[in-house]
Amino acid sequence: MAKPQQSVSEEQKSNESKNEADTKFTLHESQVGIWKLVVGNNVATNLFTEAKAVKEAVPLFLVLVANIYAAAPYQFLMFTLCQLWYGIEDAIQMHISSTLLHKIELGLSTKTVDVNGLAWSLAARVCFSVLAAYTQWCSTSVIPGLESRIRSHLDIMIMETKLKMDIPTSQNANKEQPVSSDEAWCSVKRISSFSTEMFRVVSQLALMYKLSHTTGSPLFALLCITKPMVSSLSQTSLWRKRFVAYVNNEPYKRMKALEEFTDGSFQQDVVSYGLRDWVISQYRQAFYALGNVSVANLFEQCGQRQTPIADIATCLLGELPFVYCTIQTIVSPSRFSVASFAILQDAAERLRDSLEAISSGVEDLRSGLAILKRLDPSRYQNVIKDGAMPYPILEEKSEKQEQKGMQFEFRSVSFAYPGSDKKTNALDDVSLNINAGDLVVIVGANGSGKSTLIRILSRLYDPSSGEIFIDKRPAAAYQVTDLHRATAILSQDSLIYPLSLAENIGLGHPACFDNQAMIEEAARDGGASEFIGKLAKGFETTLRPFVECFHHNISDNKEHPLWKTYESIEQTVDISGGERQRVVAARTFMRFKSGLVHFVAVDEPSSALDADGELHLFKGLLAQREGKTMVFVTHRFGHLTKLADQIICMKDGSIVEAGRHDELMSLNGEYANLYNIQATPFKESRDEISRSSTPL
Ligand SMILES: Nc1ncnc2c1ncn2[C@@H]1O[C@H](COP(=O)(O)OP(=O)(O)OP(=O)(O)O)[C@@H](O)[C@H]1O
Repeated sequence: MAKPQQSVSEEQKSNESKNEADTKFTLHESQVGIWKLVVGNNVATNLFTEAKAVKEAVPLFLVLVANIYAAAPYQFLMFTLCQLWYGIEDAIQMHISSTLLHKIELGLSTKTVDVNGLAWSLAARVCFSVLAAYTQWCSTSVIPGLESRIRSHLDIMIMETKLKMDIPTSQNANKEQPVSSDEAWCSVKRISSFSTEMFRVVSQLALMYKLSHTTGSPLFALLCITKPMVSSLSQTSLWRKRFVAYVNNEPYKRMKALEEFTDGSFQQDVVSYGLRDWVISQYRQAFYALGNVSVANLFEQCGQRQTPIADIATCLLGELPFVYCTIQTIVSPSRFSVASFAILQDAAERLRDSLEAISSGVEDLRSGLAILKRLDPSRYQNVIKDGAMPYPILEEKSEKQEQKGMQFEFRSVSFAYPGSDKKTNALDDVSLNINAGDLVVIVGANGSGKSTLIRILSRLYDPSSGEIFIDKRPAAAYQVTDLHRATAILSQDSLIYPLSLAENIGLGHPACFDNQAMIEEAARDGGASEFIGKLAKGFETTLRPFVECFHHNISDNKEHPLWKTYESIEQTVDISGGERQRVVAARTFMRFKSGLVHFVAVDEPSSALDADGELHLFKGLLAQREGKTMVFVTHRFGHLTKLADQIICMKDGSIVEAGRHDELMSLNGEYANLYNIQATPFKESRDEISRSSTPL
């Protein structure tokens, strides 16, 4: 069955935005060596839109700056002062040098030395060098501290945003994920270095204008900046473009695939299947098929100009100041200063660097501003609808109702996973009733929608269409956090947190996460206490501790004491799959201790448990039935299915049969078929099984 229909207005909206995007952007495809390059020109981009983007980002930037200042005021002030200094450093240095050179030039031409003036100029230059070195030191010593404070601050902000997300929002691959603290810090650096470069260009231009008077006219300064201007604007760098590039050369892709046979992971197959000669001959074939197509770096290939004309022209522009200088020397030799000429040449070179940095920094600035916008937590709205009603409703909380558990009603519920491109729904037109306090078992083949149904019952996802009622009220009317608090999920994914085993169990009931007595009792109920008792650190064992260490120059000597130190840091503890499931089960028993649980969803938590462990778990769970509705997903037919008030049998996302065990067996349909496949081997003799057509 097809996915639920999008509403007309939604479809129209998405078509409109598509058309808008089509008219706004044009794509140019080209082949560069092994690369397919698709460059997107944003034709609608102009100074106005750029200015608008900057204006929109200003409040966010100011909030970020205020946060950074609050997190590290001293370091932030130092950082800002250093950036300002970098903006004017070159101009001041050249001004001081120019003054000194002028005095030397004057002394040489007039043969009278201004000793005092020279000494002052020299002292100024030395002082400036000391100041520059000191600022450099301040900057390098302040940045790591500032960076770590800002990162921690941003990490907390980002963690809050991420941990607030519901499952569809965090899983939906098409949705934008919040930035990392690395990206955020990078955007701060990009924006600040762009501003510094702008400041630097202004100060250099001011200096050049001032110096140009000593070379006759501002024309000389203009000639000096012609080359850097033209050269930075005529760069064909790919960095400034928006593009997607991918390798589409089949022989090259084949070569890369074959190279993977040498990394060791396939060595067993290489040896046992005798693949060596085949891999080498196939690699040769692919290499010949590749021919002369360039495999060089995309940026290198794109940076290469087709003809040398542009390079020669810019080079000639660099000669213009010399032409001017020669003419000036001939026409009026007294007005010309060689010192200014040298300084202006130097200033022009530096200006070229700054202009290039600015032109490539425009894209950096854009992406920095975009990252700033992504830092805004209000961009990440949860998909699951949150209601205002508390659960359970206190006024109606009669003792009787409280003891019975959650009641569910589904009316024509369909569901497709966000971003899924499957042609069929994971749940399709499901209608069901689960009475408060019932024990329900869901059975069905792989992929039939059992876990999905559990997830929708637990409000981890909202249905794509249809209605759900909990205790006779629309599910969406309740506060989601209340419903989650009233639900205990024990799933097939035995996730162990990178924390101690005690915390792994205690977090079932976060308010009492460190209550050792409760934790030990929950561990006993979950069947985990015996194996935890055998671990050296017991409940304090951490299975996946955070370890970051490396060694250098010791790997060739395993007897070296440093090697032993390294090995002791790297030590990890692991437990079996069944033991993991016991820890996760213990977490669920801990959850029951909150006294708030009214619905228990159990999704095949015993696949790795031995028979005794499974029996202990199910008995323990059933002992907690009072006041709770329990829904089990299982592939094993046994006591549970016989005890169940209702068995839901699913196929291809739909409920095909529902009822008690005897009722479903008498139907002789899907349930009876699944049951018989498991029960037959216990009933038939050895000869009957070998003759039977039932798969083993
Ligand atoms: N996160 C997901 N994203 C996209 N599709 C999914 C996702 N999880 C499950 N599906 C698809 O939804 C359908 C139902 O899956 P579900 O996990 O509910 O089946 P199941 O009956 O629990 O299977 P099993 O017995 O193997 O655990 C399947 O077709 C599956 O491929």
